[in-house]
Amino acid sequence: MTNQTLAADVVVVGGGAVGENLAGRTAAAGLKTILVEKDLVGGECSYWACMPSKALLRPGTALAAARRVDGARQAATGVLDREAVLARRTAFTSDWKDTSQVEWVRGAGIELLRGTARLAGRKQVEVATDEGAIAIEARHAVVLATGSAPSVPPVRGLDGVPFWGTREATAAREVPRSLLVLGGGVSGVELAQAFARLGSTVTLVARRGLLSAYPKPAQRLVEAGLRADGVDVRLHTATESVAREGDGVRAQFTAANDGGTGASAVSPVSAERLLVATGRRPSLAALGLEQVGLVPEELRTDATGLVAGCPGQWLYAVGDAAGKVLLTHQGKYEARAAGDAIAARATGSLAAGGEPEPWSKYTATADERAVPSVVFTDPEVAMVGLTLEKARERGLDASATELPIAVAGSALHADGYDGWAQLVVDEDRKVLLGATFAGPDVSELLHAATIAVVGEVPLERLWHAVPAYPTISEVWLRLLEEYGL
Ligand SMILES: Cc1cc2nc3c(=O)[nH]c(=O)nc-3n(C[C@H](O)[C@H](O)[C@H](O)COP(=O)(O)OP(=O)(O)OC[C@H]3O[C@@H](n4cnc5c(N)ncnc54)[C@H](O)[C@@H]3O)c2cc1C
Ligand SMILES: NC(=O)c1ccc[n+]([C@@H]2O[C@H](COP(=O)([O-])OP(=O)(O)OC[C@H]3O[C@@H](n4cnc5c(N)ncnc54)[C@H](O)[C@@H]3O)[C@@H](O)[C@H]2O)c1
Repeated sequence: MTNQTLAADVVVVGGGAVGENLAGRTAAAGLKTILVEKDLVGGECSYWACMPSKALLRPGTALAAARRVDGARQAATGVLDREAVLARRTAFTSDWKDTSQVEWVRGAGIELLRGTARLAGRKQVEVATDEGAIAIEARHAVVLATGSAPSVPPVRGLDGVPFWGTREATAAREVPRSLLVLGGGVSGVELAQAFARLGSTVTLVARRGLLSAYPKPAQRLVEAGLRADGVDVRLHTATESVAREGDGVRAQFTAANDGGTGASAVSPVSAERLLVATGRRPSLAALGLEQVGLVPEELRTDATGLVAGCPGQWLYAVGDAAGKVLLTHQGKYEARAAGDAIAARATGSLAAGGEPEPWSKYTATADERAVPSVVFTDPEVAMVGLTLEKARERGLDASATELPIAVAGSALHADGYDGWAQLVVDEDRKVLLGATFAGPDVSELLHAATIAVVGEVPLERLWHAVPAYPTISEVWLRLLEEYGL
């Protein structure tokens, strides 16, 4: 057993997408960067989240798209090839091997250390490796990029039954005959649809509605899509208890206080598999934060990722660990800002005290008002910025303009195209605060909205961004006309 001591400019704890990005940024700036990872380099997104879940969904979406177009429908008569879908998913996870990501890390000039890290004091990190403990002294910064862990709800009996989390669902080697999904968030709806389309009998139970962060019409379209795939969607339903039944589980429900969906919603459900997808929390326990006077549950960061209440400007948190936005692309954006801020502070080109200007390269300003997100169900939901409710909560004079998506482009795209779009406008400044699109294949419409929100493009100038004919984007023109331009 060795007891080595290493020195580095920057130590990044956690080699998920976010930690990798940050380390890439600081290494490129010439800072000696050590990346510590206890599991697979690439983290949740590559192996158990974004990539495999989208790989499980995409074949079903492609088949359904063909079936919505007369002429193609007649050719698309079969069912999904489960083995091929699972094999393609496995290929996207590189069969849960991180060789190529390790190559990228090394090629980027980052030093990789496999082990479990914790803070041992100011700028001190201790790593438990297979070869023994290694102490690292960080000259400039320690970055927590440790991701998040699933929250397990307090359901009676849950500790006594085997159940899947999102990791087990996305890594499934077989499609269960039946699946009970607890949780009506993004993971719940995406995985419910993926498995329903692969042939499972799926029940989805949500204690409130589905996708509560998104506007109601978008929620309703996703609910209809799930029901059309045969998913038994039970809203406003509380899970009372679960128990083992043969090789599977049996669950009992009660109507939630905010209005149940009738007696059928609370009838018990037996299923071969139970998937618990009820949210995630930052992974900050057992990191030794107490060693530096911090309370994990109260960790706060500024726009550069710097942890508040930690004197000396050396501790940062980014991505899911920072708990602001639990999305890969936004975490990587935080990593770019924090990585650049660390490098600039190390050379003195960024002042040690105070926060840089909003929208500078050192601040993740978009976290506050321009986060794009996509729910990859069929229909999809794509949203950026503030909903009308959120805008008003912030005291903004906001209005909403909304329409069904019914333009030449959507009619050509799919027979009976059913979609909905909304723009949220700041009435004081006449700029977009947010946009939501719901419908088949709307995700690629989102970046235009993100640019308009981030760029604070005046509506009267947006009027001159003419959507090509005939595309689904024509809905932009309809929305601006409906707004009154
Ligand atoms: C089912 C599902 C689907 C999703 N789909 C999408 C999607 O389509 N698009 C999207 O943008 N987001 C999606 N997300 C969210 C996305 O997965 C996360 O936001 C993203 O993975 C966060 O990246 P991260 O690097 O912050 O954390 P992680 O990817 O969790 O990486 C953290 C890393 O830190 C390591 N680690 C933790 N503690 C230590 C320690 N003490 N020492 C050493 N290493 C440590 C872990 O092993 C891990 O590798 C999805 C999430 C789920 C659950
Ligand atoms: N397409 C994507 O970008 C994508 C896909 C999946 C996940 N993610 C991200 O990963 C994170 C985790 O996803 P998630 O779906 O697990 O979390 P979530 O926070 O989106 O949804 C969790 C759901 O579980 C419900 N819930 C919580 N406690 C419950 C209980 N005791 N009983 C019943 N329901 C309960 C909540 O009301 C909520 O609807 C999210 O931040 C999400 O944005 C993103």
